Amino acid sequence: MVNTHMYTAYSYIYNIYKACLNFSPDTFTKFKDSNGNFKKSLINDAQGMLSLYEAIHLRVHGEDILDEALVFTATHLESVATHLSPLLASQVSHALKQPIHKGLPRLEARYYFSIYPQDASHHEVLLTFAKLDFNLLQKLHQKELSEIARWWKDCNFSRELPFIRDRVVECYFWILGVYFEPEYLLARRMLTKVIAMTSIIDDIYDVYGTLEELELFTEAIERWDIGAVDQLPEYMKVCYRALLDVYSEMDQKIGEGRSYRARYAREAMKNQVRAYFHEAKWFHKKHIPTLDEYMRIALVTSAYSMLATTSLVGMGDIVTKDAFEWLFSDPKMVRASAVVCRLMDDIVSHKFEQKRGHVASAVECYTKQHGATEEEAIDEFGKEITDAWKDINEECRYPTTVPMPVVMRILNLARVIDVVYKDADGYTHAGIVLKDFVASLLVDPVPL
Ligand SMILES: CC(C)=CCC/C(C)=C/COP(=O)(O)OP(=O)(O)O
Repeated sequence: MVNTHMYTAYSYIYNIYKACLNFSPDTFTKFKDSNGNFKKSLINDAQGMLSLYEAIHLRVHGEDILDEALVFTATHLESVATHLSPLLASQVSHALKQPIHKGLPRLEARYYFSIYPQDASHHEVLLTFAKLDFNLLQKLHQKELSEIARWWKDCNFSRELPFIRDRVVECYFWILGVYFEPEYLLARRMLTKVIAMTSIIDDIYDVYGTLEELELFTEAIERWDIGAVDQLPEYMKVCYRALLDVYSEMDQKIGEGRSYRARYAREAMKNQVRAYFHEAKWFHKKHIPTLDEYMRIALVTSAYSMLATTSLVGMGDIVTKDAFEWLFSDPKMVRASAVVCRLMDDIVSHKFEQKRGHVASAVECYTKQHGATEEEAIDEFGKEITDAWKDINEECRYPTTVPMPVVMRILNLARVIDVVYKDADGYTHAGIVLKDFVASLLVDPVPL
């Protein structure tokens, strides 16, 4: 399929970029003048600056000159934007908001459909194939989503648990960001159900459950046995039964010799719920932890380690026990994607959550610990997020510790956060940003 080929080409370009950047960041010193500043003449080449700006997002630790080059290219692209052709100006403003590397390939492809035909050298047949491919795959995704939506409706969540965020479509969009390719159909279906259940459980711990009820639920999850359902209040029974069913379905669908995968996934969910309970206790005690204490738990409640683990369950034979063991060894890349998730989420959602009543977020922990302002906290977290992306990029370099398809899931999880939580909590307030993204991937075909 053309998009799949484009995607493969993208991975290829990615590694060429990395190979070039690995070559030596000193290569860039030739772009500096005798005072150590980037040469002013570079500003005249907006297209070149744009390419450099995009490539810089693949940088790793120690490439300090690329940090400077990012500031240089971003600042100058912004200042020249009004003097560029409408086509280049649109690409520049898009890139400044959403660099390709941190974006979702399918959303970027959708955007590029509006750009590519305006390029005089575009290839008409290739463009038509790409559009057909996009629309065909969209049809497949629509069918998958309708099956998942039926499951959600049959579970009766919105009636039985009226306090939850009713977001099954948004959950599917999230997981489409993790893998969009047709061959991941089974993996996508399982992971969507798991993220949707996690969203419900998060709402039970954050919004609705009393501490006593949460203790019962946490114990029931530890037992992971349908017999434990009797100890739960009615509304929790609905969630508990549905959760166990999702994992039983996993057992049935993953095929012979792979039952170990669902065991890792259950363990990851148990860790998740333990951490939710930890936060709930902090909230009820009105405890504001230090940032380190908070992050130890909040990186788990970000759910990114659990989702990374579960994302492998429905994948092919490229996934082995070693990949699961790696995920359970707290690897730098998974930690980094959880940092991106937790800090970006807390930056945009802490005001709303504190008003409603929520465990202290990273912002409250940092400001209390350091006597700092909210702006200072956000500034510090911005640096941590940048560092986390460098960790992620490092793990993407060949030779990777685990197979590239595994690495891609973790990279893609970080990308979803960049897209959905950049300016607001796009998941909770889905009508703001996510609505249009969902429409362009799942509702509107590309006009032919
Ligand atoms: C990554 C996952 C599991 C996505 C599913 C939906 C979810 C729980 C989003 C974060 O919500 P939140 O901002 O309320 O989370 P928290 O309460 O942890 O801050």
